[in-house]
Amino acid sequence: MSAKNTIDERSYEYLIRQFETIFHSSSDGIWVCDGNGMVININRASEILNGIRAEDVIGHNIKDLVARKIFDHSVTTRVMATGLRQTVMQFIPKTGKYLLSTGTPSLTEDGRIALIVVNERDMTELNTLRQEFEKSQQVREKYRQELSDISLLELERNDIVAESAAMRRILQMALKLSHIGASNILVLGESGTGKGLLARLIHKNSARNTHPLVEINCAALPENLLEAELFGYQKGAFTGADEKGKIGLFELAQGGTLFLDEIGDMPLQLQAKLLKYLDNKEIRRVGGTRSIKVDCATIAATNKDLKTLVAEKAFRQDLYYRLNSFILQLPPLRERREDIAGLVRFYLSEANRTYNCARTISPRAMRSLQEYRFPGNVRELRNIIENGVVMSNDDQITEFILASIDEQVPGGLESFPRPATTGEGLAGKLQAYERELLLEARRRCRTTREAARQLGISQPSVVRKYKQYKID
Ligand SMILES: Nc1ncnc2c1ncn2[C@@H]1O[C@H](COP(=O)(O)OP(=O)(O)OP(=O)(O)O)[C@@H](O)[C@H]1O
Repeated sequence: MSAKNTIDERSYEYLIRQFETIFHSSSDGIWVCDGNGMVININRASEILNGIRAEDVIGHNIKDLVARKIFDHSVTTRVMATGLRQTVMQFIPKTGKYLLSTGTPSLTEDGRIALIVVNERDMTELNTLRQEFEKSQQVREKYRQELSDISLLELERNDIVAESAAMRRILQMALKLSHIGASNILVLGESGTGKGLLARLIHKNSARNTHPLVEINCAALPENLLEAELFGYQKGAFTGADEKGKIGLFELAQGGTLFLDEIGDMPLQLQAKLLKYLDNKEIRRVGGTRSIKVDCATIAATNKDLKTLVAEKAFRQDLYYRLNSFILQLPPLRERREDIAGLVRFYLSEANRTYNCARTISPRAMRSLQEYRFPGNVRELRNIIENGVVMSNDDQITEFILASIDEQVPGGLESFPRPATTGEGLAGKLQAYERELLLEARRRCRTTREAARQLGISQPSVVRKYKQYKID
């Protein structure tokens, strides 16, 4: 053997090795077929993408593989039919993947197809994203139609996040009440659910918005001071009173809206005065003898159960009936978890802007927040995010969030607050409690094994129960 031959063989072997390395290291799938569609070779990525082994397809015609339903249709047959480069989207039933396949012909000098090289790119993730995007577009469109009178822009302008159907329904009702000029609205909901925010939205969208919105917290002042604040007083009405007397909040709200927060804490005697105002639209200042006509809308709010207060004689029944003609009931955040992600994004970007930071949150922390009970509702969420931005030292506020959620549940699972359920009887309540415990375990533990250890049940039971309660 001559020296030249040895070099040629070596470089040939070297070239083959180079080709094989490139061929198999590609993360795209590659098929090589002859001009009749006979498979000559496929690379490793293609084996994975299609869920097949090379030896099962090499030497077979592509048409047989379509008949065997390995893919729904073939780009190779299109190239054979047209003699031109073709691109198709394929679905692979075995792996559930979507592949973008491009077939390129290699032609002989006389124009016949010698080889067809097919390149397959995995588009599954992109496809899923597209489907999710389309789905969310549909939901958005549905809401848009449903809420023809709620402008999304209006919500954004008011810094209100409402992605859940429940919240959007409430906002729709609130705006309707604004537009019809309802003069007497009751807003119910746990602390921090947004009762004040809703009151401001109602006022802003009503015909009264050129007049003031006056707010008072009925739980914040002792009875006599509250009375003087609300109704005002004549000069010399009581010791220490201002010499000139003082105009009350009712009069200040003339033409506008008076927001009576924590109405459930209003003392009984003042409830009687409020009822009188609602009946004849007149007030009398403390120490005054003359009635003053006042025209303002009232929005009362409370986190208390007024019916129970009525039963306990702590709230006047006639006032309760007078107030409850238009009720807006804000659900707690844990019952509209679809709002959590939007609220987190909203308050994260607000805090980043305020504190000139660029903090982010990991999907894990977001998931934990979505499963957390939020006893303090949106106010608590806002505080957690804002503190996270201020207190974290790195770009991610994940650790801070996980730690602060943990702190809210001292003593761990044992002391986890019992859920307020409306489930039927004991069985329903037990199930709701079990679900809460599982959600908590899911949030705290990285694996189902760890959750099983924590809950004291087997790992298959954890998996079964997650499935049963639809815990992702
Ligand atoms: N849907 C929402 N979108 C954006 N922010 C919200 C939303 N709901 C509430 N918030 C914010 O949460 C915080 C608490 O809301 P708000 O004071 O209105 O609650 P509340 O029910 O009146 O509470 P409380 O009963 O303690 O007075 C506020 O900072 C408010 O802006």
